[in-house]
Amino acid sequence: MRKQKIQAEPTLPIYLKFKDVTYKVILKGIRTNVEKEILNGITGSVNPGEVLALMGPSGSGKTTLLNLLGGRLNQPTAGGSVTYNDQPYSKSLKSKIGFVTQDDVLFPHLTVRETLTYAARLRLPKTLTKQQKEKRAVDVIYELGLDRCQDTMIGGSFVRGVSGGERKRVCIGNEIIINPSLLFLDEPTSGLDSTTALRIVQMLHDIAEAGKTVITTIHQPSSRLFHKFDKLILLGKGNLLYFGKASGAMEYFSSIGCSPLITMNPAEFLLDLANGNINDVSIPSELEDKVHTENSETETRNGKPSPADVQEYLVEAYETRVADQEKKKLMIPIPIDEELKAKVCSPKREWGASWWEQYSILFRRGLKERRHDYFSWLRVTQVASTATILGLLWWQSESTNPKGLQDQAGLLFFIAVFWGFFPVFTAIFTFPQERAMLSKERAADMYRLSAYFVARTTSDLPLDLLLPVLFLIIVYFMAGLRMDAGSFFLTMLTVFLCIVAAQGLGLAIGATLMDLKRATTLASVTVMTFMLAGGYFVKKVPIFISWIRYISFNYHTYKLLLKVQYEHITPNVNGMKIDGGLKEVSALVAMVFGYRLLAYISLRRMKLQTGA
Ligand SMILES: Nc1ncnc2c1ncn2[C@@H]1O[C@H](COP(=O)(O)OP(=O)(O)OP(=O)(O)O)[C@@H](O)[C@H]1O
Repeated sequence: MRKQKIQAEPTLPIYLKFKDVTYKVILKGIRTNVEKEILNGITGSVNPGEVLALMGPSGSGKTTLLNLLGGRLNQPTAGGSVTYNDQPYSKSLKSKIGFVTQDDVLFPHLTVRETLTYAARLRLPKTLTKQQKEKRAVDVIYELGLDRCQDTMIGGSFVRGVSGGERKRVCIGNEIIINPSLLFLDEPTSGLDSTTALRIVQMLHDIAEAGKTVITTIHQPSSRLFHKFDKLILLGKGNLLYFGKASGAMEYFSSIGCSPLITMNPAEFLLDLANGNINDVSIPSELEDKVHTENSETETRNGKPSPADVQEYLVEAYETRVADQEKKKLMIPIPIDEELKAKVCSPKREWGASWWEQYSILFRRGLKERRHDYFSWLRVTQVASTATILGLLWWQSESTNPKGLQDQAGLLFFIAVFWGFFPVFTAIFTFPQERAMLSKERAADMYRLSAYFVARTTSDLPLDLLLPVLFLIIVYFMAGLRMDAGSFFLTMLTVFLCIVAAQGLGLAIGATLMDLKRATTLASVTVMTFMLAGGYFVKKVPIFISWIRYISFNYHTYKLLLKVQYEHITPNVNGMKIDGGLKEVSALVAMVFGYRLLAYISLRRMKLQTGA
C-alpha cells in the first residue's frame, strides 16, 4: 500500500468572474499607429469543480483571454473587470495559479523525475521538508501515469526523449505539483492523438472534481472530448458568440435558428459557425432576408450570407438574448465566507525556498543540464581539431629569433581572439532556450533572479574550464610555448578570465536583443571591433577610438599572454610594449564583473518586457 499523500497547499476554492473584458494592441505603422481590437466585451464565470473550455478559430483571441484571466497581461490597453472570489488580481495569487503554456518549455536533458523534483523543491512551501517535497514529486508522477518513463530524458529537437503526450503531462505535472486552486492550460491537447487527448481532458476533469477551477483553450476537440467540459466560451474574431453550459450550446444555437443539417461533431459545428462557414447548416430567416436585400444590390454571394454577416448575426443574437442575463448572474454573491475570500489577496509573496536553497537547486540543475552541451562531441571535436590545426601550423615554433617570435605572437593573438569569440556566440545560441524557461519560471515566482544569475554564473565555471584545458594542452605542447609550469598555468588563467568576460558579454547581448539574428550581428561587430583594436593590426590606434581597448578582453588577454611568454627575453613584441601584468589582470577581472553586471541588468529589463 502507498503511503499517505503529501498535501502541498490546501485547495482554496476560487470563483473566477470576468465582465466586459476588452483588449487592444497598438500596432506601429509607418506614419500613424493603428489600434487593433483583440477582445471585445467578453463576459463569463467559472466555479470550483468546473472545467471551462475556450473555443474558437485560430486567431479568435483564446490565448489572449487565457493570459488576461491568468493575470499575465497587465496592460493598460486591457479593459473590463476580472475578479477572483470577488477580489482583483494580486501577486499572492501566483502561488495558487498553475499555468500550462502552449509550448512545452522543459530542459531536454533532465529526466521526468528530475524535472518534477526540481519543480517541487523550488515551488512547494518552506514548511515542507526536502523529503516531503520529493515525495510529492513522486506522487504527481504516479497521478499522471508517468511512472514508466520517470527515468527517461525529456528530449528535444536533437535528443530523443519522452513522447509528445508524456511531455505534455510533465508540463501539467510541473503546475499541479503545487496543488493550484486555479489551473490554466493553453491547448493542452494540440498535436496529440484523440485517445491521448481524451486522457488529458479526463485528467483535467478529475482535477476539477477535487475542487479546483480549470480553464483551458482547445482547438478542435472530438465529440467525446467536448462532452467532458462543463462550460464553454465560443469566440469569433474577439467577440463572444456563446457562454454557458457546454451541454447547452447546441440547444442555444438551434434556438437562434442555426442547426446542423447533417450529423456533426458539436465542436466542428460550433467552429464552422464561429468561422462564418454555414455549409450544411440551416440559417434563420433574418439572415436569409439580409442576403436577399444585399444580393439585390450586389449580386455577389450565390445566395449565402458572408462570414461577416454570420458573425454579426451571432454576436447580436447573444447580446440580445443572453448577455444581460449572464451579467446579472455575476452579481450573485459567491457562497464562501469573508475569510476565505480575503485569502486570495494577501499582499505577501512567499518563496518556496530560501535564497541559498534556490541557489543550490539551480546550481545543480544547471550543471546537470549544461554538461551535455559542454561534453557534446560537436564541441569537443570543434575545439580539439582547431587546437590540432594550430599545433601543426606552429609546430615547435621558436621564440629565440625575431622572425620566430613574430610568428609565435600571431598564435597568441589567435588564442586571444578564439577564446573571445567562441564563448560570446555559445552564450548567445544557448540563451534563447534558457530565456523561455526563465520567463516561464519567473512568471510563476519560482525563484529570485539573483539566485538564478549567481547559480548560472557559478555552474558554468567548472564546465568553462574543461574545453580550454583540452585546447591549451594540445596547442601549448605542439607549438612549443614557454616550457615551465608557472607560464602554463598563467596562460590558462588568462584564457579562463577572457572566457568568463566574453560569456558575460554574450549573455548581456542575448538578454537585450530578443532576436537571434540581431544578437549575432551585434556580437560579431562588437567582437570584431575588440579584436581589431587589440593591438596586433594597428599599433597606434587613433585617440578617439583608443578607449575601445579598455573594454576589449581580446586586447588585455593578448597583452597578458605576451607578458607570460616573453617577459624574460624581450621588452617588446611587434612594437607592443610588454608591461603592466597586474594592470591587465585587474582589467580582465573588472570586465568579468562588468559584463556580468550588464547581463544581470539586461535580464531584469527582460523580466519587465515579458511582464513576469
Ligand atoms: N501583441 C500583439 N500584437 C499584435 N497582434 C496580436 C498581439 N497579441 C495578439 N495579437 C493578435 O490577436 C489575435 C488573437 O491572438 P491569440 O493568440 O489570442 O489567438 P488564438 O485564438 O489563441 O489563436 P491560436 O488558436 O492560433 O493560438 C491574433 O490575430 C493575433 O495576431
